[in-house]
Amino acid sequence: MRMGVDILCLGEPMMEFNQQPDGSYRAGHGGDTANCAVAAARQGARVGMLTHLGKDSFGDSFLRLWEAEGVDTSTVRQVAEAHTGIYFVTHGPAGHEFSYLRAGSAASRMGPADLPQDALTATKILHVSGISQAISTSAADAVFAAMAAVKAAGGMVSYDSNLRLKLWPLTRARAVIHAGMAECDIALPGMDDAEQLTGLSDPDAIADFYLGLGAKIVALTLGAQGSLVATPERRERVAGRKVKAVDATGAGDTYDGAFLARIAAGDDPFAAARYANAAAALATQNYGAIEPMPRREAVEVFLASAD
Ligand SMILES: O=C(O)C(=O)C[C@H](O)[C@H](O)CO
Repeated sequence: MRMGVDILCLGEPMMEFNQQPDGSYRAGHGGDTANCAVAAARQGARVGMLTHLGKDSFGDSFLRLWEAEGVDTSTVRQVAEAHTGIYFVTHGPAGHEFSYLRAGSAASRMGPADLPQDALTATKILHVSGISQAISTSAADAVFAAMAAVKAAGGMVSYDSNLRLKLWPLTRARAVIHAGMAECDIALPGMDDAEQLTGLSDPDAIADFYLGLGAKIVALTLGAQGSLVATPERRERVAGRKVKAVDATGAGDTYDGAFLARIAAGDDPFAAARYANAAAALATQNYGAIEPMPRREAVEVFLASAD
């Protein structure tokens, strides 16, 4: 029996400043894999975070958050020589926009030598993303090395494309994300990302593309339309749940965390996707990445209700 966590999330946590209707900014926590960690913990999974934070008040704030959320921090280090990343969320007619203050951050300075091998060999699932690899070349190398260590120990890797063209050019993003996706068991591409990365626009063709790279499960998120889940044997469009959305920041990460929590609990990917669609919809009903993420009870109640 594995003694590690169910889901270990590797990437960069960022302090969030989210624009409110009155123009002020509300402080919160973000960073895609850190969002996924909290989302999964709120569904009852045993979750750990693998990252570096600055030795600053934002780093302290993340440690307090994770303690409150029951996220294991034994693989988190605070380093004196760099800061915790920051981002701002503004809202316009086209949806939300992110602006970053993250270059040189503590997480972006991580490299393969910083990886805790024991934790990697003990986890059931390692979750990483395109952002985990976009923040620096040493971080990209660390992600590849972490994936190899988990797979060599018989664990699974999940990979969310999370394409952020403010962090790297499309050609480089495509090369690295395709290489990462080729090593993963659970591919979690978003539709917009996948169209840019693969040049395809049909969801079934995109699912085939990622299955062809080697994933055993593909969950392609389609925004309000839900998700397309595919394995080599079966595929299903799992409809999204209707809500009055205010801010979609972190909705994809909530999907990931909820999906992985249900996979770790033994659900099949289609049941996990129904659950994850509901959790992600609920997460759009208020501002910020983490604050509006639902807990398991709220997701169950929503799932039992009609649209
Ligand atoms: O865009 C990023 O780099 C982030 O990680 C910030 C957000 O919290 C994340 O994108 C939401 O999915």
